[in-house]
Amino acid sequence: MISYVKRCFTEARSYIRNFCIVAHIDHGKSTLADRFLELTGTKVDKAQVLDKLAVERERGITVRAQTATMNYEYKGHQYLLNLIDTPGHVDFSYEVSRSLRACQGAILLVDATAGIQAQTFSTFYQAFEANLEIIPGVNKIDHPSAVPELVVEQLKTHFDLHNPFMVSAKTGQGVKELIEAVIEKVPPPPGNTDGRLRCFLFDSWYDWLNGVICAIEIVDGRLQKGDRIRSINNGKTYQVHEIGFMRLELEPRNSLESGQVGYVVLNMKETSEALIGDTFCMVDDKDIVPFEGFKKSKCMVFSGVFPIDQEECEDLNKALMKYNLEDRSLVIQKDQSAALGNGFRCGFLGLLHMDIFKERLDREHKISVIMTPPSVPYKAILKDGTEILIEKCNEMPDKFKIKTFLEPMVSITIVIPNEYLGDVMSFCLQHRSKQDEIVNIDTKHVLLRYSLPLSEIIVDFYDCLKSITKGMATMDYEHKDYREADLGKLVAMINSDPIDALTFLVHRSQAYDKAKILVEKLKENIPGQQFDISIQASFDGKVIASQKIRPFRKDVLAKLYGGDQTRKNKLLDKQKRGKKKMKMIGNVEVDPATFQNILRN
Ligand SMILES: Nc1nc2c(ncn2[C@@H]2O[C@H](COP(=O)(O)OP(=O)(O)OP(=O)(O)O)[C@@H](O)[C@H]2O)c(=O)[nH]1
Repeated sequence: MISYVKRCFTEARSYIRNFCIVAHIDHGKSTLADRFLELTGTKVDKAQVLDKLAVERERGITVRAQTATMNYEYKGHQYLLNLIDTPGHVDFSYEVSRSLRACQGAILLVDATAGIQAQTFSTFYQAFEANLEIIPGVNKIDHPSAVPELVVEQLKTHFDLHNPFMVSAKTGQGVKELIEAVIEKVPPPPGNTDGRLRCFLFDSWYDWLNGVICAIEIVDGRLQKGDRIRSINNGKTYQVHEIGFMRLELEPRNSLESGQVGYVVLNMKETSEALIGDTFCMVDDKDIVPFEGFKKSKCMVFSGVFPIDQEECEDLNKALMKYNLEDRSLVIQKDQSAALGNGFRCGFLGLLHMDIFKERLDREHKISVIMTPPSVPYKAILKDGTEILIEKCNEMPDKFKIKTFLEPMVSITIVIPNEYLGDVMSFCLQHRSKQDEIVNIDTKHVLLRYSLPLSEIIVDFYDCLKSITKGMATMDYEHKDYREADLGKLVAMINSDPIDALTFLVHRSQAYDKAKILVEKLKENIPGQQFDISIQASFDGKVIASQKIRPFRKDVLAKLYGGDQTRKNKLLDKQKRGKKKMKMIGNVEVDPATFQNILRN
């Protein structure tokens, strides 16, 4: 009996395929996923799906349209195809590697009008390192400017991938052949159906209706509704309230078994409990071996977030807490600044993560904030040998205690048309970079690889690169180790009083230029007062740039010739209210909006 059951389960697993689509941005990943959903009958009515997404968005639910289970009949057998969503960006690279762990195959999609781009390389290597069966696909072959033959050559030369599938995710051409290739080429998931339960958490999100939802793969054993399971990471036990497949809707079932991918709703209070990469086992199973490589993601970019109007601080707090429920990788701490008042210090996984945050905060929460320029986590080795992490340079130890600084490095990959090579190379040189590689992708495009400090790319590097290349450059980056750097503290001061919001750790070679720009901007933005104002910037305690603002008396009554006392009182009252918002720095009243102007550019 046991061997019969075992055979049935083993057979069931051989009809499962877990795969993902990886591609450079805009190369057609979502459109292809849509075609797969249509072809397999998972998505019946287009309008209905769009409606559903709109409603979901309104209710603030994270939309996870791309992780979906589909049924497909092929050569007389019903297959269960699990298309696993991968974030596809370096900021989420830890999450990507975890979600790739749930797949055995990947479709590498390349746009026939653009050819392979920076992110094609990084996603290829991620899939390759995860040991996935890689199926190449050339998309957009219907497009008038498609050059598929060129992409075929590029795939052969750079990735040793031959005979890619020619598809148009728009018209559906070649899509059936591609999905059947997934069945033919991707191996079924490994695992042991009658073994002890081991399930792997590869994604999670917050749904305002059901709370925390976990996307899981049952690697060994079987999990059913009502089971009590334990997280190996946090040791907490949970009851399975709901379990099922992720189609376009969540589709509850009684159980999931080895090889299957689906969702579970546990009694988790916060998304932070659902750690990607975690292993779950039955509650009383003591010596289960967890899946390896579990670690928390790290914040690589930090920024202070302050409400423009201090009265909105509580609203901002609420908005951030709500945001954090949906996005557990955002790290939030209360912060205070003499210049900007009460606010928060936020940690992000990277640049894209920070951009998404800014956009959503503005769009969904409608709170106007000042964000301080992004900074990176530096390290300092002290003279007594201890190593400390510096996430905020105001909290830096005394400079005499520091032996050396270390800064985080990245490796960037840039793909550009040949004609921009000279300009891009000199632009990169201005950013303390070292060229590691230069490769011709084909006769018209070149790939450049540089090592440089993360701090060099976090402000406007990509925007400048785009403008130098008239929008043609694509870029991707990968975090590397820390490297020793000659850094020091740059502090802007008004009448010798340091401004905490304008204090940065900078490289010695850039200190003079940055100091000069800073004092000039302060001069432009601070209104004259009735006394002399001295604006200075110091580096490592030595003043290296200064400006003066001449005295000036602002008389709010100047425009009133005699006349009505109530009108005069009104103006004086208004001035008083305005003054309340002002911050006193070095005896000078500064409106926080001034810092917004300075920090913005
Ligand atoms: N002509 C043509 N256009 C396509 C095809 N596939 C996708 N597109 C278009 O290309 C654009 C990007 O497609 P998406 O499917 O959003 O690309 P994506 O890779 O999911 O993009 P991101 O989610 O931003 O990474 C859209 O305007 C699509 O309509 C195709 O086969 N032919």
